[in-house]
Amino acid sequence: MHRAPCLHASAIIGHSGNGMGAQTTQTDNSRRTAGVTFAARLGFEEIRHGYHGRETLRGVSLTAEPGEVLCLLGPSGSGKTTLLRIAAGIEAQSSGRLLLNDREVAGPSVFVPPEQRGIGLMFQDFALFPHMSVVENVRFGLTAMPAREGTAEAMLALERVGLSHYAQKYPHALSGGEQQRVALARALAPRPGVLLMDEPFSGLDSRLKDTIRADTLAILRETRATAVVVTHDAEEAMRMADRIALLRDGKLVQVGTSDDLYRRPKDLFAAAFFSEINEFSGVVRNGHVSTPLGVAEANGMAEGREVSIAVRLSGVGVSADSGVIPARVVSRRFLGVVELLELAIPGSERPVRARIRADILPPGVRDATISVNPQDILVFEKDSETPYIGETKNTE
Ligand SMILES: Nc1ncnc2c1ncn2[C@@H]1O[C@H](COP(=O)(O)OP(=O)(O)OP(=O)(O)O)[C@@H](O)[C@H]1O
Repeated sequence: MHRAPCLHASAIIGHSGNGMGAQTTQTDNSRRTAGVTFAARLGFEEIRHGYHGRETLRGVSLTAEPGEVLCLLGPSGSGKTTLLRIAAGIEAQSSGRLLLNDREVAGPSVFVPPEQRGIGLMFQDFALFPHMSVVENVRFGLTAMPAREGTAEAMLALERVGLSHYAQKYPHALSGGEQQRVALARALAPRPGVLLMDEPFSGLDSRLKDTIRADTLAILRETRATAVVVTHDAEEAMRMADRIALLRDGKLVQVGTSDDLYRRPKDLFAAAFFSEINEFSGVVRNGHVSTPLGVAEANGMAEGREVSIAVRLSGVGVSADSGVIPARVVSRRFLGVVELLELAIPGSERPVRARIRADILPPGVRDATISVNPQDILVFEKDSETPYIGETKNTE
């Protein structure tokens, strides 16, 4: 949920720096390498929270390790922003504990105020103050420092993001990408041990996004700050994160590397979040599950068990040559490098979707055949979190 940020001290949470000297070296004319920060460990322990009697976080336990980029991923309303606000201290959880370097900063009997946590926060819309110049915006989080020192630190932070030449400009004169970098400089200036970022790229032009995301990641790596980044975009999480925490309805579904979540999704929801899938239902019979795309082995799954089968669109091969599974092309959508196909196949009321390279199927083909890559068939026990990555054998 996007909310207007509160434009007071909580917009920037750390304020006095971590006392570590700036370790900067000039790399080029536009940008210095970022000063190193003392990365902190941020732990959520059984966090619960709700609004108006409705629980929106239902027992989340999760740790962001020092120096890692942890992405909180999930659909709208899954509780990502609430978790971030609790970490920042803008919101106090109903129960559970928040730990910073294993020290409790929010819990049943403790509440360390936001400005004493050494945590930086960057909002979705950057929340720059329009009436302040760029350098004043960046200095805002350094008010505990003497004026001259604060300005010097703010200039250093602007150099890190390559924007020191814009110090005296006002936010309205900057592009969206430049505003994003000012907001990043402002969040990093106090050298927070943890930086929280709420959808930091969502307001940017899609062409700009990739570059700015890569630049931001480079700066995060240089500062070595622990970063917790909220996103609802699985690809963005995969591009940025050391680990991804997938949330659904206020609960953690799975935590792991992008490889873990893509290749070994814990359930159908996780599978569907990371790739487009065709979904089937089936029942385990003689150690196998029948699907319209063939028979999947159901190793380890109980006989008679109802299962969900996910077949990734990218795992469905389509050919004009003869083959085992006949298919009639229902629709084709050209997307440049790839094309998206809908195919009617025997035994399935709904068309099967496939995403194939655009030059594979000749134009005008109506009758085709389908093959499936076994790696792209995922079988899940219904209502269970146990995954099984199956192999198919064609029925005919
Ligand atoms: N101040 C509030 N008052 C009432 N309900 C709230 C408040 N803040 C959040 N919620 C509810 O809590 C749930 C989780 O919201 P949250 O903003 O944390 O989700 P999110 O995963 O960040 O979603 P989005 O991606 O849309 O920002 C939602 O159902 C939301 O409506």
